[in-house]
Amino acid sequence: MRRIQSRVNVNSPEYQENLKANEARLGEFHRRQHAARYERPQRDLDRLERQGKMLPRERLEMLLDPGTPFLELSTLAAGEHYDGDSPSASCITGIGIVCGREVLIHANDSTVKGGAWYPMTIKKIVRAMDIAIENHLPVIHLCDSAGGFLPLQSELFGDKYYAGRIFRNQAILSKMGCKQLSLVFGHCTAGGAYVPALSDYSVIVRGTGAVFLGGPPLVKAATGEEVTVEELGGADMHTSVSGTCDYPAETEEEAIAIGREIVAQWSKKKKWDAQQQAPEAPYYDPKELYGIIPANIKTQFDMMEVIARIVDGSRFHEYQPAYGKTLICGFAHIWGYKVGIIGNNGILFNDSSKKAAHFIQLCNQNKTPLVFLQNITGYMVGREYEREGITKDGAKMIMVQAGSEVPKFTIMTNGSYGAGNYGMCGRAFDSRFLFSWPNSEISVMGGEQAAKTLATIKTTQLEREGKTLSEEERAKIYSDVTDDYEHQSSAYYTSSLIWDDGIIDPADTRNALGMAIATAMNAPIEDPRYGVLRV
Ligand SMILES: CC(C)=CC(=O)SCCNC(=O)CCNC(=O)[C@H](O)C(C)(C)COP(=O)(O)OP(=O)(O)OC[C@H]1O[C@@H](n2cnc3c(N)ncnc32)[C@H](O)[C@@H]1OP(=O)(O)O
Repeated sequence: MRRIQSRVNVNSPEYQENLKANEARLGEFHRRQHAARYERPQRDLDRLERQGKMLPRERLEMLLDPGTPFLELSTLAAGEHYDGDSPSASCITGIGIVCGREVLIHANDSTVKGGAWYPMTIKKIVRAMDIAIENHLPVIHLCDSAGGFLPLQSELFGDKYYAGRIFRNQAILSKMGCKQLSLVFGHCTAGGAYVPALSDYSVIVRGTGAVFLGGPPLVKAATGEEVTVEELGGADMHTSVSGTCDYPAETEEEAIAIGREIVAQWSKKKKWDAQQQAPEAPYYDPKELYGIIPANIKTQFDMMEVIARIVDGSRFHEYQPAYGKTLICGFAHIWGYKVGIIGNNGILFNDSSKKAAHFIQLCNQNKTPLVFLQNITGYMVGREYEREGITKDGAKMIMVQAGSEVPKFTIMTNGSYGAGNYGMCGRAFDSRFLFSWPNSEISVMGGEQAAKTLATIKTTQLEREGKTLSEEERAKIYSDVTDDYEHQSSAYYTSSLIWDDGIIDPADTRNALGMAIATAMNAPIEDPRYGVLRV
């Protein structure tokens, strides 16, 4: 494959301006990430210390194989919700290596409300377990949870994707033969109790670990029975009487050591036979992305320059280079894995949509995973394009993309608006992993367009009533809508809602994708089958 010839001039004023803007963005990203991971009120840290419990990240570090990478997911989940009271949605999820096996890890964070599940905590855990199901991964639960966050029960209890889905997913994983291990470090009450109970293996720490449907106060209130924590759900009772847990441990360190011994017994599954070659670092420095990503989201940039800083050796075999040029399609390798890349270089037109549909079919036929690099304002609108069948051609792209059997991966590199989000494998289209860059934005349309649309609707409405929209009213609509859009389309807001699997430093994109692709290779790739195409 030929090396991409970069046209980036690192000394140009434009590059330098972008660099300055992106360094500021990265500063903000790292500040938020650090706060979500480590900053907690002192009294909550003191409470854990008094109880002799480790912090969730200390447990995680001890569990993982030393020196191996951990692909943390949705670190900034819930960051813009609940007044910031649920940092990282009160839990850690991610993919790591334990005893040489790729595992999905879900850890409760009892520094936040005793590890109680906020609605976003549940969304994050369910998503993590969906990842385990899609990619056939075993799961290790680090349990220390008060169960559902009681004040918000109506947002987390009874609906399809609420708390029950965690247990449903555990049952599905078990049915699939994906192993689950629970290490019980703290009190696991009610919902929190079912996680170890539905696991294949469980270890419980004597003294601090406990599992029960209702704790002693609830039992007293419900039946009048007075019972201690140890009698009701402690390590000795569960490992020698009820059989709810398998192994007692004297300390958290011992529980982790027993857990690692258990994982070491699990058979190593053969991975999907991917098209692979020796990995090669990109020829162009991924950090140059900071000078390529525009300071202003509306400024177009060449996605080929991004591809050059993600793929092995910066080598790329472009498909149909002269046709449908607002969409780049082609083959490359990431961490040695062959991938098909689809990246936006402008609006999606009829030709670019048809080219995408065709390319996606080729990748499915060859069982080549697909990477989508989104920077899309949408599909072209207007009489000429409708007559040419833009709606039909966009539908073709969506039909083939949605019907794909190969694993798909999506990166939000800049803007993602309207149906372009869908065609380019947005969240609704089952990317195995979807990551956002800190500068990126997602919304149904741009804020200014939405403001203009709403102002026009209001004007027409008032005209019907023989009235007019004053300049002040128009300005108010404009500023209200653009302010809302600016806030709600930001990567921090959409990641807070878990519309992605996390925000990443652009320079880490290659490694995040490499790990994601390696993870996806745990599951077989089926033969392609699509719905009916309107040709
Ligand atoms: C999903 C399903 C089907 C059902 C459910 O899960 S219902 C949930 C039932 N859960 C409970 O009854 C647990 C009640 N909590 C406790 O027993 C204890 O808080 C504890 C053992 C989990 C932790 O005790 P610890 O001494 O370590 O800490 P506390 O000072 O008691 O609590 C710290 C902090 O967390 C708040 N908290 C605890 N549990 C919940 C909860 N389930 N929902 C909301 N908030 C909870 C507690 O009020 C305290 O808050 P502040 O720091 O703001 O005082």
